Amino acid sequence: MSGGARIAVLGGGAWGTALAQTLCMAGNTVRLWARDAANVEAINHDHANPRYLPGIGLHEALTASGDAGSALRGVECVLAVVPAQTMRIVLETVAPLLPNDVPVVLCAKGIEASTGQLLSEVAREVLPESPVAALSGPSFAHDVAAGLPTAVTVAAEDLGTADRLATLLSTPSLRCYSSDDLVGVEVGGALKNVLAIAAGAVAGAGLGASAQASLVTRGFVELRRIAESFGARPETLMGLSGLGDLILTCGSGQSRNFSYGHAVGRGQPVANLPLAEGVATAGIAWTIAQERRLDAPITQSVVMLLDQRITVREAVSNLLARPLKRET
Ligand SMILES: NC(=O)c1ccc[n+]([C@@H]2O[C@H](COP(=O)([O-])OP(=O)(O)OC[C@H]3O[C@@H](n4cnc5c(N)ncnc54)[C@H](O)[C@@H]3O)[C@@H](O)[C@H]2O)c1
Ligand SMILES: O=P(O)(O)OC[C@H](O)CO
Repeated sequence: MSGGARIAVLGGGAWGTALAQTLCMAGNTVRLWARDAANVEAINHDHANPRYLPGIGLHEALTASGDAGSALRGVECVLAVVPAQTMRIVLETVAPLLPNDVPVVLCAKGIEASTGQLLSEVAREVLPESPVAALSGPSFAHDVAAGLPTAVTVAAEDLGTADRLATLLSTPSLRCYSSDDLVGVEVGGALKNVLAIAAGAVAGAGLGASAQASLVTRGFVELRRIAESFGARPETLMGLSGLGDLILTCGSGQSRNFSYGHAVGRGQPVANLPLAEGVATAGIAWTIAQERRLDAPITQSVVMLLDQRITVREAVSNLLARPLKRET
């Protein structure tokens, strides 16, 4: 169980603040690095993050800094909690400041759109000497920050590293399971966001709960197909970071990806909506599926929908009109 460690969190958004909060409440010394001065000021002086975690009072011992060097000084572990598409630049920023043996836990959910790389591959390129892990699973930032019970998976290629990190990061309300299927945990977390957009779109278009259940189920088949092409293990995808997160995100308006899809389904503007990681991951997931000759019609439909090449109703009609097949 967590307690007494010195931990840095990179990213002052909803998820970084929530993880910092639960780790701080468990007795760790947590320093959060945020680029936005107003954010740093609010955390240090008001014990709040009103922009990203409204309504949550933060632990008084939780401190933030705009100086990465100060946040990283003497830490045992770093949590990288910025959007997937900015992970490379953030890791490049901290690379000169990070001692080699300090593990970096990637807490974002996405695939780098410009390269098709998983975030662990990005991290290995930028921080070749650092042990790399991923934390993923069904967990809304607000729930974790409020101390509600949550379970996630912490994965590293070396099971001993995953075990140690799961112990370090588990708190009385956040239970971390360990896994050595790093790729499975990463891809499950990334692809569920694409499917949450699809589920939200079907809900927003008013196509009914039956359509939504079928879409999520068939979407999970796609998730498994694509993830297994990366080497993910089926049992990982049946776990917290695959099926677990799909259940959470595809059925809750609390999810930003679901809400994004919902707005698309209702024909509402999306320009000012909060971060929906699935938007950036959908295109690269579809590219990867095509390159590997994988059947992924729901992922393709999300891409066409986001590009405004098709409406939700047209997408669903197309899915229904596909040649009948055995259920695999
Ligand atoms: N919010 C959740 O419930 C939740 C839960 C689990 C996982 N995640 C994942 O965590 C990741 C971050 O999500 P979030 O909810 O914290 O997002 P957010 O939009 O709430 O916050 C993102 C933070 O990253 C910072 N940031 C963005 N670009 C940056 C850059 N170039 N340099 C430094 N900082 C930068 C922003 O200033 C902001 O503080 C996403 O991949 C998301 O899928 C989120
Ligand atoms: O709000 P979302 O859609 O980014 O989902 C947040 C987490 O990933 C849920 O596990």
